[in-house]
Amino acid sequence: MAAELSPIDKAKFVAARRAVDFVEDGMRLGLGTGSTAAWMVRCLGERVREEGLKITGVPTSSRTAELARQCGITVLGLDEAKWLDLTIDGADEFDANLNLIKGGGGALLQEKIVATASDRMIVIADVAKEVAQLGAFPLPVEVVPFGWQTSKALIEETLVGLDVLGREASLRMNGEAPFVTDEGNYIVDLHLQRIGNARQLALVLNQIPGVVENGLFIDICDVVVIGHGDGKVELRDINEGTTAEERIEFADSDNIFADLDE
Ligand SMILES: O=C(CO)[C@H](O)[C@H](O)COP(=O)(O)O
Repeated sequence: MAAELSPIDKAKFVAARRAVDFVEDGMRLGLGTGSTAAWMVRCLGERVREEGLKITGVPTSSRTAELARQCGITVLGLDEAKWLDLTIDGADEFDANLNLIKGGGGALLQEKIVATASDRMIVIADVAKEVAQLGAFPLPVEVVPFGWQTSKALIEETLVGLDVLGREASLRMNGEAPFVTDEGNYIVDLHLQRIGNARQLALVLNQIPGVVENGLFIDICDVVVIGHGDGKVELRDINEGTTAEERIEFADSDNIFADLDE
């Protein structure tokens, strides 16, 4: 029997399921990280198994690489794949211009490199991720471990002159130790509450010595697929200026849900 999903997981699933319809035979795909992206990888695996879809995936984290292999997806590194047709990834927040905060799962560096190396980026998100203004979700900034306290102090100093509401910065922890990214770096989370000028902030943060990348994705996302708990999906295309609404039936996905019973 299929496991019963919570409304939020249904919302994530329907967004992922709809986004996978954009994938065509022969595509090179960037595979995002997080719980919504994990649904997308499972849905892709289903198409690989059932339709014989031929794709190669460039994962944005070791977690996604492992799941993709389990789902029967051929995995490549970005340097082997070089340029990608499409990246599908989750987000922590998106605004009306489809600018994003990402990195809640700590994979923002690979995610930004992979998305930027793609002709197109589709974000999949439950409806709760939509915001009028970015910043309620803490903004992740990846820093090198060497001198991280200096980098954090410089970040805090830089924030004083910028249009943000909060200025607290905290080192992301994994139990007693700092959280370490796949690239061996640390994450400093910025509790800004409201970001007045996300474009400026993204540029300024990356000028600070020790900062590798920040979780603001500006002008990178082309389409957002927004999932709702009742099966409704909204598709917003920033280039076409279009919005569409559809409905996804859960009954099609029994064998994906079956994984959750184990
Ligand atoms: O940016 C990310 C990981 O670095 C994720 O895409 C983001 O945190 C959303 O995660 P979820 O789909 O689990 O809500």
